Order: sequence, then C-alpha cells, then structure tokens
Amino acid sequence: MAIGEVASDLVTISLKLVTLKNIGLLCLAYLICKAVSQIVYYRFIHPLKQFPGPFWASVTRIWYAWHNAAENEIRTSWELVKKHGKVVRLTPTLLLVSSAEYLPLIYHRTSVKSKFYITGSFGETESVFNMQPHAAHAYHRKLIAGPYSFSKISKTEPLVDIQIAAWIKKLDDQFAQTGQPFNFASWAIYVAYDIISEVGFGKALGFIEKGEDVGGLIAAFHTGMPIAGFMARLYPLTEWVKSTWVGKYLVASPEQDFGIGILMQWRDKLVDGRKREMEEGKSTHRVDLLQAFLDARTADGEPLDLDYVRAEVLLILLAGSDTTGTAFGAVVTYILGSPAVYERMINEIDSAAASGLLSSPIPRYTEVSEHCPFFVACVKESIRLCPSAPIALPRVVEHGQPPLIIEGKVIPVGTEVGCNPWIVHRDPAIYGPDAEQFRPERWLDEGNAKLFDRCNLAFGYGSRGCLGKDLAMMELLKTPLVFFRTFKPTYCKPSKEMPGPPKPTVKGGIAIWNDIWITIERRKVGLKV
Ligand code: HEM
Repeated sequence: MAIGEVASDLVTISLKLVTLKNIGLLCLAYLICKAVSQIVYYRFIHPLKQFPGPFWASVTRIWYAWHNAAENEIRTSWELVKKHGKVVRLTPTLLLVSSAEYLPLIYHRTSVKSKFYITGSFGETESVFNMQPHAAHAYHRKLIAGPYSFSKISKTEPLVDIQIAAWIKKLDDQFAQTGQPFNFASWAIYVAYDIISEVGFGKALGFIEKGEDVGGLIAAFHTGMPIAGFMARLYPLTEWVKSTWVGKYLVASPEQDFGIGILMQWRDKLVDGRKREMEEGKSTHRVDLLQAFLDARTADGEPLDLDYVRAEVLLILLAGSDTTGTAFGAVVTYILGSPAVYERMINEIDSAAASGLLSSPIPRYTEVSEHCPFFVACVKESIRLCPSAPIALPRVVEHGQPPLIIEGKVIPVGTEVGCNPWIVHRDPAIYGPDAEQFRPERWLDEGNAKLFDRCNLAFGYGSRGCLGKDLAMMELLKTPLVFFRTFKPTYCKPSKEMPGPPKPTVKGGIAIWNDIWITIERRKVGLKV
C-alpha cells in the first residue's frame, strides 16, 4: 500500500472518531483528570494539608459556598471548631481561626483583604469595604473617614432623635393603641433605614411614615446577599466569569431591576439630586455624609471621583441599615427571652429617669452610657451573641509581613485566614464556660468589659474596622431604650400567620431576624407622643 493511501486511511479513521460523543467523552476525561489532580494536590501536597477540616472543604470551595447557600455555614463551622479546635480548614486555601487571641495578628495594621471581597455584587467601582490592597484602602479611608469621627457623628444626635420620636409615635398609633400584633424584625430595619438616610443623605427615605419596605429596598438587599455570598466563596470562578461577557450580568448595576441594582438606582437618585442642588447653589448648608464626600478633596485639591462617591454612598445604604436593624432585633429578642434580665433592665432605666439622669423625651447617648450600665451590657451581650455580619472576614498572608504563627504553626504565604465574629465571640477562653449563654452581667466587671471590647469583632477589627461604629452604637443605645421605656412588649403565640419563636438566618454574610411577632402596650412612663 502506498504511503499516500495509508495517510488517507488514517485521516478517514480519525474523522470517524471525531463524533459528538467522543468529544464529550474527551471533555469528561479532561474534567475528571483536572478534578482528581486538584483533589490530590490540595489534600495530599498543599501546605495546608496539616490543618484539620472536612475532606470536601479541603479540596473544593464548593463545600463552603454550598453551606452558605444552605444557610448553615455558621452551625457547620461551629461544630467543626468544637471537634477540631482553634484552626479549621474551610476551603483549599482558607483557615478559620476561632480563638480571639489571634485577632491582632490576623487583622494587623497593613493586613490585606482576600479575593473573597471581589464579587462585584456592590458594583464595578470598589468602596473602602471591598478594596483589597492595604495602600489603596488606607489612601481612600483617609479621604472619607473625617465625617464618621465621633466628634462629627455626635453632632447628628438631634437628627437621630427625630427619627426615633417618629418611630415611637408610629408604633404607638398603629400598634399600641390598637393592640394589633406586628413583626418587630421589619420595624427594626425601618427605623435603622430612616436614621441612616437622614444622617447620611439629609432626608429619611420614609420607611417609618409609610410603614413599609420603601421601594422594596430591604427585600432587594435580602435577595442580593445570598448571590453575593455565593460569588465571594467561589471567587476564582467569579473572577473568571467577570472577565467574560457574562460578567456584566454578574456585576451589580443600576440597569438591573433586581437585588442590589434596585439600591443602586436609589443611590443614583440621591447623588444626582444633590449634584443638581449644588449646581443650583441650594445645598451649602448640608452637613450629611453625602455632602462631606462631595466636598472632600484629594491632596492635589481634586474632588473625589463621582463613581467612587457613588460606591461609598451605596456602602452606607448597604452597611448602615440592615446591620443596625439586625442588632435592634437581637437586643429586643434576647432581652424579652429572659424575664429576669428584662426586670433588671427596666428598673434601671426607670430609676435613672426618675432621678433625672436621662433627658426627656429622648436621653442623650452619653447619659445612657453613663447611667444605664446594665442596659449597655444587654446591648453589648446581644451583639456578641448575634453579630450582624457573621462571616469569616478573610485576610491574606503576604510576603514582607511578619510571619503569622498560629498554634505553633507558621501559616504559609498566600493562605487566607479569617475569624467569624459569631464564633470568636463564643471563645470560652475569653467569656468563660457559659460563653454561649446570654448573660449581660458578664460585662459589669470593668476588667472583663475591657477584655471583651478588645476581643470584639462585631464591627470588624483594626484598620479595616467599621467606620459607622460610633453612629451604630449611638442608635443602639438610644432606640431600644426608648422603645422599652415607652412600651411593654409581649410575644405573640406562634401561629401560621405569626410564626415563632424569632430566629436569625444568615443570608450571604448578613444575619437577618425573622418573625419577632409582638404586641405592645403603653407604659405609664416613657416618651409622650
Ligand atoms: C450594628 C451595625 C453595624 C455593624 C455590625 C457593622 C459591621 C461592620 C463590619 C464587620 C465591617 C468590617 C468588614 C470587614 O472586615 O470586611 C464594617 C465595615 C464598614 N462599615 Fe459597618 N457595621 C454597622 C453599621 C455601619 C454604619 C451605620 C455605617 C455607616 C454609617 C457603616 C459603615 C461601614 C464602612 C464604611 C465600612 C468599611 C470600613 C473600611 O473598610 O475601611 N457600618 N462594618
């Protein structure tokens, strides 16, 4: 047979082999080889193989993303910590550390956020929250931190009071006077939204007035968070998808009529409205956060890029409302769940008020901190047990930083390390053997309280800690206090329409209270509305 004929036969045979079925089989074989090599590498060769954790967690991020989507990430992580100790491997590259003693080492001054934060779920332009490199974050944080300082935020206290008074009046009219039950979980977010929009943008969005989820913003956030959580946990996939044409559908934008897109539309209305006012010379008297961002200048005297201002404004809407509402929900639920705590708290508030130590109708933040130590302890204990952002907050171990040594082991460069506030706040070495119980008294010992404050991760830690903490604490010490002083709440008997008992779920990375169904009656003391 001539060489030409052999070649032609070979081509014919080859072409016969190129069938759809064979191409499929080849792809399958490739995927199996890739999966097997990934499993072998991460489980038996990778430097993190020495750390304990479930098999699937050590070889694929899908395990972690799956548990987040199934809303059982915390319980699962907690059980692993109880089983394995202070360090657990949650993904091929992520270690969860449960011991508070390591917080300063992991969250040091120049720590770098991991790609967990790249999701694009909050839009194309990053705010200080998403920025990963230390230098970029430090530069931008310096530009915008001024208006969040305690001295500036304490000037907004009268604005907070206006919203608290409006909220109490609405609750009185709609529920105390009528005896109608209501879901406190929703109303807690309503007041938080109106406070943050008043302080942040100079006008409450109207949640209290309308008594509803204005523009569906709360629902939009709750829908968007599980997607954000999934994308954060599967970030290599997210990064790749973002580089393809599908990316534009993945990254949140105001063109989208769902999820975070809806919040962006509102954000743009606020920013554009303010820009118009400025052009018309109307907004010179404004002192809110938005105006501070628009007036801020870089070292070269340039205004901040408008897209960046938009990103920071969106962050205020996202970070400053639901989180605070969740904390209100926690305070009320934990206090109502313990009659002895309720009695002690209400007696303290009543006697402080009777002694003239609390201004009327709404006490000042400083008065509450000084004269109601047990109530303050209740708030701190509630946030300890139910932090609003119960996620691992991962940082990357980088070259050029001091070596990170945990439990005697050097953590390899490139590893993601994080602590989940929900878990760290239950560290028995700090809080004792009853760490899982709601016991506000533990904060009354001054030495303990200082230690607990140092180990608190509810507002993040160190140079990347929450900029809105002072505002949030002001809201948290005032709003539930006025609520309890004015009304006596009682849980409703659980039914199909009013399920109970109340419990938090975690969507993406945010704790959300569901079904705090109560009735309220007016007490003889409290805010007259
Ligand atoms: C109870 C209420 C709040 C809680 C529990 C909370 C929690 C947190 C946490 C845990 C972080 C750090 C996240 C990380 O390390 O990745 C953070 C960052 C941040 N929060 Fe809050 N937050 C609350 C309220 C607020 C409010 C009211 C505002 C705005 C007025 C705000 C603005 C911010 C900002 C701007 C950052 C980013 C800081 C940075 O990276 O430099 N937060 N918050």
